[in-house]
Amino acid sequence: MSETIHNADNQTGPHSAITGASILLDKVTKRYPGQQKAAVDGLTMEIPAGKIVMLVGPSGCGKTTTLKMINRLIEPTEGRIVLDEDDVTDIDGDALRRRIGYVIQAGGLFPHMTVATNIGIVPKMLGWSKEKIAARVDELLELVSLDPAVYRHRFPKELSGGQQQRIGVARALAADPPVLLMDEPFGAVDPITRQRLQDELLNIQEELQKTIVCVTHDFDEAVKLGDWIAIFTEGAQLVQYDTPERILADPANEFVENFIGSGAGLKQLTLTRVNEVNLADAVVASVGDLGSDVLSRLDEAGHNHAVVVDERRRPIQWLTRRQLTRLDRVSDDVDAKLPVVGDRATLNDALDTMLVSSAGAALVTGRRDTFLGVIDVETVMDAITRAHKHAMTAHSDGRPVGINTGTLDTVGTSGAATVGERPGG
Ligand SMILES: Nc1ncnc2c1ncn2[C@@H]1O[C@H](COP(=O)(O)OP(=O)(O)OP(=O)(O)O)[C@@H](O)[C@H]1O
Repeated sequence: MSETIHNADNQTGPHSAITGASILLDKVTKRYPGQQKAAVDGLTMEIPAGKIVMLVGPSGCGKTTTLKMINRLIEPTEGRIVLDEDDVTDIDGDALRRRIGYVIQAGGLFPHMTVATNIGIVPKMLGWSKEKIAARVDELLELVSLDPAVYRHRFPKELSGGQQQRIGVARALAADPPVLLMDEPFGAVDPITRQRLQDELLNIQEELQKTIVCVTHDFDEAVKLGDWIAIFTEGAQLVQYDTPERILADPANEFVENFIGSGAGLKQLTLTRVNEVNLADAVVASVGDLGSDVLSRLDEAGHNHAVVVDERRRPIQWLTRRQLTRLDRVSDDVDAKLPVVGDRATLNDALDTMLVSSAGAALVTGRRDTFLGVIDVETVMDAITRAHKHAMTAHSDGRPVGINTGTLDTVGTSGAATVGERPGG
């Protein structure tokens, strides 16, 4: 068992420092009083350190119960939960909160406390000095891309849904816990904000390498965020626990197929990021350029649109020839509806953005929202074909580490579908 977890650590490569801890659910059962069936029935599952594991499955299958047993918001009826080497039932509440951050929908912020007080709750409980807490709050606000000077004294009601969610993540990370538990973290925000928050979580994770266990209803979210996806059926029976690639390419059974739903090919778009495909060049104009000049540059390049960028090279308008003909000079107007995606977004996100704007293409931005190029529908379609081919060959990569190896035998009587043996396993 420990060997498997060790292997999983090695997967992350030489330059990443894992700060996460491994988690082992060892024959865990939860029976609620008065309920005949167990909500979680003999579940054994390894969660490798430094990975994101997504828990998915139909409503009532026991995802949240599983998650909340990890930080003992719910006590298991039977079984053990081991964090690195320690049984969590032997750890007192305060110490457990230091080791496990918890993020819920809409951030779960206390409305009467400022952002800084909300983020500083756990450090304060741990007896940190005021100065140390203040410095940590600012550091975390930077991490979640909010300017400390602007946001530290605000109250939750003065924040957008996405900002509240960012503060929720910052608060969970306050005491630098190795483990982050997230329960439908992005369920309450609009799709575009959700995309951004997901991208940000991936950025943060790249830096911090926590162990993240996340419950979601959204299978696309699971594919996008998960290193591993655990698909449950009633009683938290583990039907398939595998990489997103393999689940899409090789669903364990009909239940998983139905759960993935139609368009598995399209879902594979979630596996490819915008920064992995070739972007098209664009004619770039600056504020103040003569409309006629920009038009002749369009002629030269054989293009029909010009991207206007501001002084920091952030895209602000996307002008057609027709618009340019009417212009004397390019204005500094900002088009709020510009179809823009970050380069860490998935091709699925990019396609969504194109469909919403009906532009057939989207502008891609990189660090600090600077303009990188254009992604169009054709590029996305090509990528579908390639992603599909890649997924079909993914079997030969050998057995992934960290699946609930052999443990389903111990679940035995519960009738869980087993994860098939894989080559190299
Ligand atoms: N406090 C409780 N008392 C009794 N039964 C409960 C309690 N909490 C959950 N259950 C039951 O346990 C089962 C699993 O619930 P759980 O909330 O873990 O599922 P879930 O997969 O997270 O569901 P959802 O996706 O709807 O949030 C359900 O049948 C639920 O009705």
